Amino acid sequence: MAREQLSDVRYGWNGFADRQDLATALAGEIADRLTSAIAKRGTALLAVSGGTTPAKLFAALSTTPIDWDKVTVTLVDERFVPPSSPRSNAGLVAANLLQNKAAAARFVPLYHEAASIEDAAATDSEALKSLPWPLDVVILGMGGDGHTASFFPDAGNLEELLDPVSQRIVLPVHAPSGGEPRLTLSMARIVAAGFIAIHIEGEDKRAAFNGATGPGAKKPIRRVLEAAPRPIEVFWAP
Ligand SMILES: O=C1O[C@H](COP(=O)(O)O)[C@@H](O)[C@H](O)[C@H]1O
Repeated sequence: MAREQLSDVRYGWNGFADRQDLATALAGEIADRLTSAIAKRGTALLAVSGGTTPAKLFAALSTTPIDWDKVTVTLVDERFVPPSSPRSNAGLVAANLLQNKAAAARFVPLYHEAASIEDAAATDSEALKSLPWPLDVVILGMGGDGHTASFFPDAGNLEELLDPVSQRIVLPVHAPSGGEPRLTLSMARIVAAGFIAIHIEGEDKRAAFNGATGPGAKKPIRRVLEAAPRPIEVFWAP
């Protein structure tokens, strides 16, 4: 593990020889953080991303001994699709993370039926106020375009999503590159987490991360790295 510093963006770089090693190590790190949160406050709050990357991590985490009945799991972001859709992040979490030992966790989804994505986001923002904030752990992914969560570069309300003092918990996203309308945690909630990891795999993602965080770049992932009060840990494998 080597620490890199690029321009004014600080992060830790944790490189692994293969994806299974990464999944095992990151699951261990998450378990330590959740266990320590439970020891301190009797409960723990974890937010995870969806997409194609986290299935192995979820499988490793699901068999890790943690007091899962004291853990609340929610999503960093979600497509406006029901859990039965293959594009549902809640569906991915149910099938891969909320299994084995982790079946005892409480899951709070972002999607529910609503007249509009704006209504769904407003209802979520109210409903999620009762969660034990701040997040203890948040696992972010990153797209090749430098988006993380649903902070797409072409989102009409990108500045609202990235407002570091936003009081909103969940916001709606309309972005042509994102496909369906989305629901996302605000950046303010994400960067307040006790531990933030970015989980990316493949040479293309490493190149995209370097491009998106390089000098002069202002991609959403860089905005998150800049806003975080402590360095984010990047977990990468080829
Ligand atoms: O759209 C999304 O994409 C990112 C990255 O997904 P991946 O398939 O490239 O791993 C993901 O972090 C996010 O949760 C998801 O909604």
